[in-house]
Amino acid sequence: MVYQIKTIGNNIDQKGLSELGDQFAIDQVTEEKAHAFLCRAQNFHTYKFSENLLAIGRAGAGFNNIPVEQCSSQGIVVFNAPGGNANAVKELVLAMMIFGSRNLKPANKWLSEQLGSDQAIDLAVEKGKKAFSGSEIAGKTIGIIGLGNIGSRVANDAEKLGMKVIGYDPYIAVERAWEISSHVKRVTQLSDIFEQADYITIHTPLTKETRGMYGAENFAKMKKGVVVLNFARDEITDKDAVLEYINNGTIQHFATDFGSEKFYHQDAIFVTPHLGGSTAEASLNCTRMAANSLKRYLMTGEIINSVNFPRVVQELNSPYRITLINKNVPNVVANIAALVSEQSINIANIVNRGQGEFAYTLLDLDESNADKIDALVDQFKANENIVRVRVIQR
Ligand SMILES: NC(=O)c1ccc[n+]([C@@H]2O[C@H](COP(=O)([O-])OP(=O)(O)OC[C@H]3O[C@@H](n4cnc5c(N)ncnc54)[C@H](O)[C@@H]3O)[C@@H](O)[C@H]2O)c1
Ligand SMILES: O=C(O)[C@H](O)COP(=O)(O)O
Repeated sequence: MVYQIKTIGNNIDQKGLSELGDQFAIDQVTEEKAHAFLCRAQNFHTYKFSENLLAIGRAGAGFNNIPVEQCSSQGIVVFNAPGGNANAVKELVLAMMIFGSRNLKPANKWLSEQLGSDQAIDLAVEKGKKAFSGSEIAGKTIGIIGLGNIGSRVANDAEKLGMKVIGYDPYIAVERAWEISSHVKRVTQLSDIFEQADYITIHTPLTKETRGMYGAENFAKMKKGVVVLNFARDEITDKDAVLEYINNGTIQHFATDFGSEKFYHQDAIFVTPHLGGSTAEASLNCTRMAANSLKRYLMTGEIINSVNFPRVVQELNSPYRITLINKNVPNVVANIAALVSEQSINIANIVNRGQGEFAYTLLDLDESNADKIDALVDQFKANENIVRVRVIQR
């Protein structure tokens, strides 16, 4: 079987696709006929997904561009590439902190307005440069909201640069907690970040809680002269609040990865065009990770790095594997077992894991008779609690 992958948008790293191998065809069919999409931050919220679509690989971290609940109910598994671009974002954030502290944007603008001979410019520079004297990050306090793949790296490197680091993450993953330097102080109140930090950076997904987190209520708690960064998601920032707190002298510099006309022509604001994850290394990492997850899912039914289904890894040693995406309701597993038994088929292995409203079931069968497998598949397809059925032959 050849699996049809459709890349959406033009910025998928082509080298990363070589992971897929001979059993995969890239961009040979229309979106309608593709088994899987591979994408970056393109918005899918108005998409109508075809019944042929089994999976979406997001070659990046954030997945708010994908209607995940709709995908779950259509039996589409969504994968992302956790950590694949974290170093890229971390480097840009550290650069932007220093960029802001040293007043480089207004300094560069002022310099480009100095005209004349090099000697004349030199004279003007030595006279005028004191207006742009900055401050150093060493010894200052950085407050990090979200200590995941990016936030944990920012925390560790900021500490190495001599900063005092405080972090807020009520949902921190155990693996990340182990990776973070013991010198990083975890705070349990978000207000501690806004009250104590000289630099504030946020590295969370866009959620109900984080939407508008950079807003007047939290900004009112900040110290004067703070540098604030948002390289996570646009909607975290209330733009009018940023302008208000720049104008009242609280925010010295605001750096963001998300463009808005409101932010142009402001000396205290530096905007990058969503470049956080845009390095050659990150693009390759993320495409490789998403491609590998798609390959594994399509060829073996195993799920790793999915945002809407649990991790399920199980070696296939039987002639047939049936994978089911089913509603996470009582008795489904018993019904599945009963349908298998009706066909006089023996179950070699069954794994069922739920996540929210849906669950994923791997059913390995000690059966080589294709007709019996087909009959069972028909039964599964007719079951109201089962939304997707696939057969994988060893
Ligand atoms: N600018 C870019 O190009 C770029 C690149 C990568 C990621 N991002 C954004 O950054 C986000 C973080 O990326 P990541 O790779 O670190 O993800 P991650 O999943 O590894 O980490 C996110 C962390 O945020 C924490 N969190 C969730 N809700 C929180 C809350 N209300 N308060 C505090 N912490 C909370 C989670 O517990 C987790 O530890 C992504 O979701 C994406 O939106 C942007
Ligand atoms: O969430 C992410 O990984 C970033 O926002 C990067 O998005 P991109 O892959 O479209 O650059």
